[in-house]
Amino acid sequence: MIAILGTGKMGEALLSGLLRAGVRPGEVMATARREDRAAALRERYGVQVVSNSEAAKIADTLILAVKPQDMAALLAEIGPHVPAGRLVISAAAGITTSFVEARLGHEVPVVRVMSNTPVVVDEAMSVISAGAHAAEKHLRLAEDLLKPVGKVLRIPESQQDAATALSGSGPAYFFYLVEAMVDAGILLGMPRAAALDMVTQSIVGAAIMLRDSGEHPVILREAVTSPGGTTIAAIAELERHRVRAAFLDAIEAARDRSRELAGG
Ligand SMILES: NC(=O)C1=CN([C@@H]2O[C@H](COP(=O)(O)OP(=O)(O)OC[C@H]3O[C@@H](n4cnc5c(N)ncnc54)[C@H](OP(=O)(O)O)[C@@H]3O)[C@@H](O)[C@H]2O)C=CC1
Ligand SMILES: O=C(O)[C@@H]1CCC=N1
Repeated sequence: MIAILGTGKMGEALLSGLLRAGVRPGEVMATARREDRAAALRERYGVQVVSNSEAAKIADTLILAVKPQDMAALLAEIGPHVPAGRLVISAAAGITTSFVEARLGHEVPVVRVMSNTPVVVDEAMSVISAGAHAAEKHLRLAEDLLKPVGKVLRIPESQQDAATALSGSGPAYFFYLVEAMVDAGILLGMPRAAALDMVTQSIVGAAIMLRDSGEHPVILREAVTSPGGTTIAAIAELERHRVRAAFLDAIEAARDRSRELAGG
């Protein structure tokens, strides 16, 4: 039995992914803080929605998907109920495996995961790291859960905050880029729907090329950038506005924020 504790946006995305991957609704339980949310989850997925303590007692694998700021309270609530040897997977930004271990009172195997919202289309990027008491079999269990909904990479826990900034938050940067490009289309007099279509298909096409060609992004960009042409005129402006430097600073800020989150 798998339990998802704190079934919000990420928890629901993981829940739906597990069900798409063939896990039966009877093999998953969820928890929620509000009754209307619990009712919606029951109705949408046919899973049991139970209390945190019940989930902690029954499930073999607990996936903690509350906000980092709610993690200490959740761990205090479930701590007395988690039997020895249960796998605890923490999906929260910034929360270290030692934070979870210290609050669960015995040598609990903890795997830290940072996934991202493309889990809803089975294209997540999930990175996982083992806590002090997690063995190879626990990492494999986490991989088995996450592989059907995307790509999984093992990384040292020291890189988790950086991964959170890059791939956890990453989809937001691409949506932001799409918004900005669509605005540019509006500025040039393009109808909004057509601009959104053009930008979306361009980003999807570029993403698939990047993933499937094996080419370095510089090579792919150079192939678009004709001497004296349109693309270099745009890139000159991006460089003038220091967009690359802004990305370096932005992702560093996200990494720093992830580091802060375990402190509340
Ligand atoms: N959104 C994203 O792109 C990503 C998020 N994450 C991580 O996933 C976690 C969840 O984020 P997200 O899904 O965006 O946030 P949400 O607020 O959508 O989800 C958290 C859910 O947990 C519920 N909750 C809080 N405390 C409890 C409790 N004690 N018992 C039961 N349920 C509880 C909340 O209830 P209520 O609705 O009442 O507030 C909410 O539904 C975070 O730790 C975040 O760092 C990781 C990668 C990507
Ligand atoms: O913004 C956040 O804190 C979460 C973590 C990664 C993506 N969303």
